Amino acid sequence: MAETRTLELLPAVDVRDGQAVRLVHGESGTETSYGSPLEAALAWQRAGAKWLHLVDLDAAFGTGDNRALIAEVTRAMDIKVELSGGIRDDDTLLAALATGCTRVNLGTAALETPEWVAKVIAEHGERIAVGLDVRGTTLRGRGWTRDGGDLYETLERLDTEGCARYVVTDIAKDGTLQGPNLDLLRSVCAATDRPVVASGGVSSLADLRAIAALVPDGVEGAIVGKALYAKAFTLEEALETVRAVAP
Ligand SMILES: O=C(O)c1ccccc1N[C@@H]1O[C@H](COP(=O)(O)O)[C@@H](O)[C@H]1O
Repeated sequence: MAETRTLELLPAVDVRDGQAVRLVHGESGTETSYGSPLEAALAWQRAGAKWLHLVDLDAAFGTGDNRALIAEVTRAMDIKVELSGGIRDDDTLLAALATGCTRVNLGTAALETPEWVAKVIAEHGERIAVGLDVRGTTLRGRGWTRDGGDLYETLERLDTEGCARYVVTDIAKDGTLQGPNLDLLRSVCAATDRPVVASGGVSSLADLRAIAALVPDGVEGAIVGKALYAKAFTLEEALETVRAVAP
């Protein structure tokens, strides 16, 4: 009998200056604050999340870091945690992995220091994912402020190096509640046999159904941010929705 796979949902907690925030298009200065990151993370856990997507935005932007707070939140979780933002060298990687997170997401490093990324993929396997943050088909790094090469060339390189999975964000959609870029997800899934986590634009339960329909193509999960904070739906409703449409 064919295996039933339910889309994983990863509620997001993005941290800037000690606060849980949401940005629009990932642009610094567009923050809406939602209070304590620990309270937000615990609320998603209580609602039934199996994963937390936790981002240190200051580290991603190069405006400092929230390392101690991020470690505190990660350690307080009983669920799996995906950590990202500012993980670009041995020190930041080892500190991130030492929090006990399930995996980390590398963004800028995959664009600027490919040899180091190949090395850590070989060393840490499933604990390393790469965040492919794109405008069109151009990757963006350093807080999404700088171009970092072509999506598909980079994907081919990372596949060859054994990258376990990709977190694909359409920057044009992120924080906008305009719906995910399903064409981009289909196109990335067609270009790699690795699992893909979708990020950016989820606005409704219908969007989650549409992403869940891509599970057979290789989409493994979806990050949900603004829609949860804006109360477009509850996490309980989202989890029930993806369970109901499991292919
Ligand atoms: O998640 C965001 O809104 C975001 C906005 C601007 C920059 C990065 C953002 N998030 C995640 O941070 C990592 C990249 O960090 P780095 O380049 O490795 O330092 C990546 O997972 C982004 O999706």
